[in-house]
Amino acid sequence: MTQDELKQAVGQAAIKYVKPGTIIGVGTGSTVNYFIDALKPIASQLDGAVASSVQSAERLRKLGIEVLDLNSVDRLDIYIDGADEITPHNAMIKGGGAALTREKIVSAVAKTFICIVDQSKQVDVLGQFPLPVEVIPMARSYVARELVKLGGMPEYRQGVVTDNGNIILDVHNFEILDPVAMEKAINNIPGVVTNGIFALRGADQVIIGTSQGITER
Ligand SMILES: O=C(CO)[C@H](O)[C@H](O)COP(=O)(O)O
Repeated sequence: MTQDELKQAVGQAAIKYVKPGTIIGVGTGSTVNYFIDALKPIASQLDGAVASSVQSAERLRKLGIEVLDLNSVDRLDIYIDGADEITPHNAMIKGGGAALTREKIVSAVAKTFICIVDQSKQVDVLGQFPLPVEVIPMARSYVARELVKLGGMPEYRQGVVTDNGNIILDVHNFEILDPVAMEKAINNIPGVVTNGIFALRGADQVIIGTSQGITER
C-alpha cells in the first residue's frame, strides 16, 4: 500500500470512535482530510465539530457539518489528528501543517486524543522531523537565538503565516530525549506561542496504518 492509502485506511478506521449526537474535535493535515472525507455518511448525525484550522473547517462545512467556535463548547469526547512523529510513549511532533497552536488548544479540551498515522511516523526518539515553533513575528530573531542555545538550528518557514497571524521556525538538529522537559523549555521563551512537541498531553490512543494492516494501542 502507498503512504496515501495507509493514511486513508487510518482515517476510515477512526470513524468507529465518532458517536452520533456528539461534537468532535478535528485536527489538520492530509491524514485528517481522509478522516473528514470518511465522515460523509454520518455527517448529519453529528452535533458539530471544532476544527484546528481554517482548512479543516472548510472541508467539514462542505459536508454540511456545523463548525463551532471552541468558546461555545465546554467538552469534546474525542479529538482526532495526525502527527509528524510519534514515539512508543505517544509523545508527538506536530505542526507540519502550521496548525500546532490551535491543535494544542482543541486537543486540550478533548477527553480522548486519538492520533491517526501511517507507519512512517513512528520513531523511538523525536527530532528527525524539524520541530515547528510558532512565534510572534517581532520575536523571531530573539527566539531563534534562544533555540540555538538549546542546541537547535532554526529555519524560518518562508511565506507561511499561521491562522493566528504568526510565523513558524522549524528547528533542525534536535534529539529530543526528554520531550516533556523540552516542550516546557521552549514554551518558556518569551515570544514563543507554542511548540510542536505534544508530550505534556500526548495521544491517548493511536491508530497506525501499516503494510500488515491497522494496529491500535
Ligand atoms: O500537525 C499537523 C498539522 O499541523 C499534522 O497532523 C501533521 O503535520 C501530519 O500531517 P499529515 O497527516 O499531512 O502527514
